[in-house]
Amino acid sequence: MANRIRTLEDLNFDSNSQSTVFLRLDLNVPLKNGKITDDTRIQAALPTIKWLLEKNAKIIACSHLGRPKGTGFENEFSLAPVGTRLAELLNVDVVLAQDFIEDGFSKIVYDLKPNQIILLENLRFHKEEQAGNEGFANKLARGVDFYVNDAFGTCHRADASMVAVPECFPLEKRAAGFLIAKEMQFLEDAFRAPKAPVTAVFGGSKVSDKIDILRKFTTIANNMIIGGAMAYTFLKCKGKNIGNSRVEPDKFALVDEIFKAAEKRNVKIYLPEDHLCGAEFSENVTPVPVGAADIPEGLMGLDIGPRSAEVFAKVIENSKVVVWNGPMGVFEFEAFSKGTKAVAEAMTKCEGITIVGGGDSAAAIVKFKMQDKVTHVSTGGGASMELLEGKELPGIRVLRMK
Ligand SMILES: Nc1ncnc2c1ncn2[C@@H]1O[C@H](COP(=O)(O)OP(=O)(O)O)[C@@H](O)[C@H]1O
Ligand SMILES: O=C(OP(=O)(O)O)[C@H](O)COP(=O)(O)O
Repeated sequence: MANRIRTLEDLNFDSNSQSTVFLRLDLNVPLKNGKITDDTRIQAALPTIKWLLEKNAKIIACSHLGRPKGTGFENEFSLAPVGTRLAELLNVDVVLAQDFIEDGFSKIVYDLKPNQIILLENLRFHKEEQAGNEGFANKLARGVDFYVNDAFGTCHRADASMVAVPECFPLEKRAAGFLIAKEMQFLEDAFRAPKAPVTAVFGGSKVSDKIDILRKFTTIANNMIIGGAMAYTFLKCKGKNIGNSRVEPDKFALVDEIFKAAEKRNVKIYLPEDHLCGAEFSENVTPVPVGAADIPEGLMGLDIGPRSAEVFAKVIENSKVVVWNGPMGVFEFEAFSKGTKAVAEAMTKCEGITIVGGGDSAAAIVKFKMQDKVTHVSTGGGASMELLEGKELPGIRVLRMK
């Protein structure tokens, strides 16, 4: 049994001393033309921020957003819209800090007024963040009193702010926020002794990131449903034509291993039997139904077809536990959202435990207004799946009691 996670209540926090807190959040929200399309992750961060504000803490909040190149500022990945939304929700001033690496925090913290919090610009503008660089972490921890992590959705990443920064603090100065505590409790309890049939639904676009998780689920699930961009690497590997759909050929060997492991353990794998395609990746493209698993040249799969949606829905509805990460199609484009909606609907009809995880998957279920009809909406996709497969997440490991 792993040691329990340190929580905010474990911190020896003195409200009178105006302590400085480095607060790692996952504010990686979907944006369209610079506008936030779903603020679930921002809302989920509020209880911890409010608790710290009530304790008179000087908050240095930070997050990543998307996957910038790591070579400096890129407008498309700026946290500025997130800062504006945070300010509205909390009714505080959010000071977006750009030059904090070499200059340090002392001046911005000194200048901080009551009712203001600092938000560091996207940490991934610095390549050292994803490299887990210790020198970078030392700079971020300089002059800070406490480290608090509430970035559940990023806990499977050993980025500098998730692991090397907390390691700059003694254990008694580190803690998890309320979101991590809540997610961990729910996800650990839900999977303690799951009843069969267990169904894992995978989709989305992070194929190389998540394919290893799929392999692990062949030892956990009875059914695996694979849709979204993830499906085309599997279909291609089975010898199907996939037209111009997204594919990751360097993962064919691993996909082959997944098929073999599933067969050996009697795990049923469901892949799309039909598709809704387009000639290009664009919101305005004309949807072309393709009634077979093979996709003709010149088209790309942008959603599962109605027959696949029906089959997937039936499996989901008849399960005792369903975990779902990754949309079935490009649900952000109205014409290609039906497959994801059908899966979401099936989740609400399933009488077992239903867990939806991931920034975009959570955004989808919120878009369809079904978030209150599933057992749990997790702010983490990769994080929740890795936790459910039994892994210790690097961001959690550094927050455990010794
Ligand atoms: N067939 C597809 N082709 C391209 N992109 C897709 C396809 N299906 C789903 N996607 C995209 O996958 C993205 C979400 O993937 P991912 O980040 O893995 O999910 P989550 O954030 O829920 O973990 C969405 O933006 C969606 O548009
Ligand atoms: O959106 C996230 O993960 P998710 O898509 O698995 O939910 C997290 O913010 C982690 O982002 P990353 O997968 O770019 O490291």
